[in-house]
Amino acid sequence: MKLRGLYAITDSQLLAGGKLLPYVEAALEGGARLLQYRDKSDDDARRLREAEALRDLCLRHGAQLIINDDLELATRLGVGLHLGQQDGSLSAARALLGPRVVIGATCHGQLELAEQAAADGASYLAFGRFFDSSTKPGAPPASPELLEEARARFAQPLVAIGGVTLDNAPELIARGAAMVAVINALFAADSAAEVERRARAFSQLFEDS
Ligand SMILES: Cc1ncc(COP(=O)(O)OP(=O)(O)O)c(N)n1
Ligand SMILES: Cc1ncsc1CCOP(=O)(O)O
Ligand SMILES: [Mg+2]
Repeated sequence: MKLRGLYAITDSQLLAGGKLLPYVEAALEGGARLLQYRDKSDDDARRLREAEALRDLCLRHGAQLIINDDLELATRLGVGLHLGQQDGSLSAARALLGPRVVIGATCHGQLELAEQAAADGASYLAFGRFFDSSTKPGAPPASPELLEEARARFAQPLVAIGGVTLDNAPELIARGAAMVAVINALFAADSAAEVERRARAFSQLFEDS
């Protein structure tokens, strides 16, 4: 699939209390192309249940589910995987999951990390955080100019993450982001209808560019 558009990422706190499935469905209705299941708990049974439900929702909307951090769960479900620098070997994951599965890699603000990730078989290169992020305030920073350098250097699609909003996303897209990965500005909403509206607005930015 073409990796371009809105990349929605779940958040256990924002989507607690029965919001996970309706809010994700709204994001998919609004056009999200990738959905990352990001759950840092160790409740394996719940994680499996939720990830299966999200995989079904993604299937129905022609989107792709990506599991954060957890190669075993991604392998079990036959879906994509996102790995950070501390999350295990990308090349081992590629060897296990095969050439077609989407595997993303965190590159923070460093082109050297992106070189390595590309060599190890990453499907996309994720840079950021670009702006202040209430979800992950301590994430290493990256400057929007970096996207231009990365775009010139790598064939892989670039994902921009960290404090991305409807206001600052256009700059990231103009500088070379093929996708924007968003948590708070998408899911910190009072209703599923509002999530869908925001997802549509993010998706529209890619139509305009
Ligand atoms: C699309 C995307 N980009 C970056 C990250 C961050 O991954 P990581 O550095 O492993 O941090 P955690 O998300 O695991 O806390 C991501 N998850 N998704
Ligand atoms: C997981 C992650 N990695 C770098 S910033 C970030 C959080 C992104 O969330 P938000 O869109 O709410 O800033
Ligand atoms: Mg991680």
